[in-house]
Order: sequence, then structure tokens, then C-alpha cells
Amino acid sequence: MNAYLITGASITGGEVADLLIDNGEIVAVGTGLDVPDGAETIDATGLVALPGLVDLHTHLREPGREDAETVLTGTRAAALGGFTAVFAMANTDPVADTAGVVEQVWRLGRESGYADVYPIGAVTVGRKGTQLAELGAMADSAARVRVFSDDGDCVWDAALMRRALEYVKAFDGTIAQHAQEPRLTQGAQMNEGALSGVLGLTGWPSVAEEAIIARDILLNAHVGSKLHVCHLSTKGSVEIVRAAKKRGYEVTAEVTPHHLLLTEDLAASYNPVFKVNPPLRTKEDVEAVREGLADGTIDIVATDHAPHPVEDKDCEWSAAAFGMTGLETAVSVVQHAMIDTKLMTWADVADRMSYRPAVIGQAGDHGRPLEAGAPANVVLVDPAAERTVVPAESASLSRNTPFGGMTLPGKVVATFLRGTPTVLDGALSR
Ligand SMILES: NC(=O)N[C@@H](CC(=O)O)C(=O)O
Ligand SMILES: [Zn+2]
Ligand SMILES: [Zn+2]
Repeated sequence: MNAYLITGASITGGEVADLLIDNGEIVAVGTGLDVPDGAETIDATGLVALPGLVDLHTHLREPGREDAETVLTGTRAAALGGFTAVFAMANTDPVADTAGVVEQVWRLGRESGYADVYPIGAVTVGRKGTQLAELGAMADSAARVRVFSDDGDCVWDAALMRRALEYVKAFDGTIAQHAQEPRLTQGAQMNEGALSGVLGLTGWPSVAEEAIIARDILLNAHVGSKLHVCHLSTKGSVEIVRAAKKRGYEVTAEVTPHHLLLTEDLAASYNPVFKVNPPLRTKEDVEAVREGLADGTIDIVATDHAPHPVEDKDCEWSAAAFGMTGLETAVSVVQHAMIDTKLMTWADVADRMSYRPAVIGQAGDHGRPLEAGAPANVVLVDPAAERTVVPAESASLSRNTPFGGMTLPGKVVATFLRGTPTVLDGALSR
């Protein structure tokens, strides 16, 4: 394995130093380092070095929809986005609701070599919301599942949600909830408000998200387990989580890059690339989720990378699938929405996109500060670069990025997974 000397990088946005990587580990951080013969030097002047990013919410689509994404293509997109670990959602076909399926996804991840893949197990059999899946068997499997979610659908039955929260306590698991009260969102197509009325699209009201979040926080307080809220999107949700944390309730929450930047008016284009669950909300909501992420109410950024093939998006709005890709643009969108606006620093980005998601997901050796002795999961970002997003250039098999044509700041220059470069000079290294 090659040694790499990364020179002159700003470590997590702070001091400028060199980083020596050898044998899969960070050997030293500092200046005037003792460099082994044959080490390759990477000039990182002007670049920010961050711990490898961890995405707690990715859809890899394998098994079942390999036309949209595979573990290999999805982890390539992840590496290009600066991620060294991704959590793969369970809404595959077959659903990841057994030890067999989660082990298959886990093994495919090991074979990909581009990022570590942590399978998420379904909460209920077939994600149908009626009967608990074999959570214990998935936890005990080689995939060692610790996060469970019916994402794509809400575990709406309060009794079942309670039992799931109770069950995972035995192995310190977490239930990640897609907060959407189905009775309030039947046929919903976009955010409910004045605009949905004008456009004639059925509305998805904020209360459908907020009611489930409030209910689940209370349920979780009652049983003393671990609850994580997926893709929180409204001002009211931020206020509920903020108030809950203040009162000592255990809950963690995520926001997606798209909800940090985009608003519902994009639906006026009727371009299904902007159709997503939960829907794009208002400017007020965007401001609130930014504030919530900055003050720590929202713990992490997670992409909810949701690839869909052309035929599921190239149709009229109401027939199109919900979801947008996000792995390759996440850092740029976060820089644009949070750093260039001075709401957060790069150290905060390391916290929200690496340290904290690794803790919530129990992702072993990921999310460790860039220090001697840590595994060499490192990403180099050029904050001064600009890039125009070209959907056709995506490493993902799907093209449904909502950022196509946008010019965004920041570029991932290199990604190292346990000392091996997965990305160099902004391109896949192999
Ligand atoms: N976010 C989406 O709009 N879609 C996701 C499911 C989900 O995250 O709820 C998908 O699997 O396509
Ligand atoms: Zn979801
Ligand atoms: Zn999702």
C-alpha cells in the first residue's frame, strides 16, 4: 500500500499542516514530518481536509432496481462526493427485511471498494407496516445492522412503532423514521399551501410530518430507546425537535442538502426532477432548517440520494417517482447554503457530515478526527473551486439531480478510504 504525504491542507478548516498516510492510517499531522521513501506527495495548498463523510441515508437500489443504481455505481458516486461510508436504505426489491438480504448488500459493499456500506434493515416485513421484521437476526448477521427504517413509508401504527423502539434496545439499535402521516398525505404531490392550490397539485401539509415527529418523540421518551428523524423539512419540525431536546428528550434528526437550498416554487416548472418526499417547502422552512442545522437542533446532513431511471421521471408530474440524487453534490450544496452564508464552519461540516452520522449509525472507524492513529478516511475539498452540475456526467446510473445547470462552489479533489485513494484529482482513481 502506498504512503501519501498531503501537504499544506487546512485541517478541518483550521490550522494548515501536512498529513502523512501510511498503511491505511493517519501516521502524523504536522509540519516537517518524517516521510518514508516512495511516499507520493499531494499538494493540498488551499484545500480543506475533512474526515471521510458518512451518509446515513442513501438509496442504492440493489437488489431489484439495478437499472437505477447498483451498490457499485452508488458507492462510486459516494466516493466522488467525499463519502467513505454510506447507509443503504431498505426499500429494495426484495426489501432488506431479512439477514439474507442485508448480508447481500453488505457483501456487495465490501466488493465495491469505493465506500463502506452499512445496510439499514426494514422495521416491518416487506415495509408493509403490519408486522415487525426479524430485527434481531439482522442485528446478529454479518452486516451487524444497527439502524432500521421503513423509509419510503412511515411506520404509522403507533403500537408497532412502540414495539420496534422497544425491540432494538436489546442491541442498542436506532429506528429511523420517515415522518409522514399517510392519512394526511393521500395523493400528495407537493407542499400544501397557496402554490399547490394555484398549480392544482394535491398538497402535503407540514402537519403530516410534524404530527409524526411529535408522536415519536413522546413514544420514544416512554420506552427509552433511540429515535432518528429522517429528512426533516419544516420550520415546525425544527421547533418540535428543538423544544424536545431542551427538555431532555432523546432524538436525532437529519436534513437533506436539497431542503437546505431549494423551495417549492420549483414545482411551478412541473419538472418532476423537483418532485421529492418530503416535498420542497417554503423559504421560511429553508431558513428554519438552516438555523436548526447551525445550532445543532438538527444533528446531521444526510443526502437521501434517491436515484430513479429516466422513465420514472420523464413523465407528467403526478405520475413521476419521488426522489432526487444527491451524493455527488452534497458538499457543494452545504458549502453554498451553510458556509458561504457564514452559518457554519468547515469544522461544523466535519461534525454534521462525519462525526455525528458515524455516531448515530455506529459506523465503527468512520467519523474520527484527523489525528495520528485514526484510520485514513480523508477527503480533500477545494472551497475556491466552482462547478456547473451536468447530470449526464454523474457517476450515478440515474440523472435525476435537481441541481443540473446550477453553478455551485466547492469540489471534492480526493477521497481516501483507509489509506487507499478512491478519488484523485477529482476523478475516480480506478
Ligand atoms: N425521498 C424520496 O422522495 N424518495 C425515496 C424514498 C424516501 O426517502 O422516502 C426513494 O426511495 O426514492
Ligand atoms: Zn423517506
Ligand atoms: Zn430516503
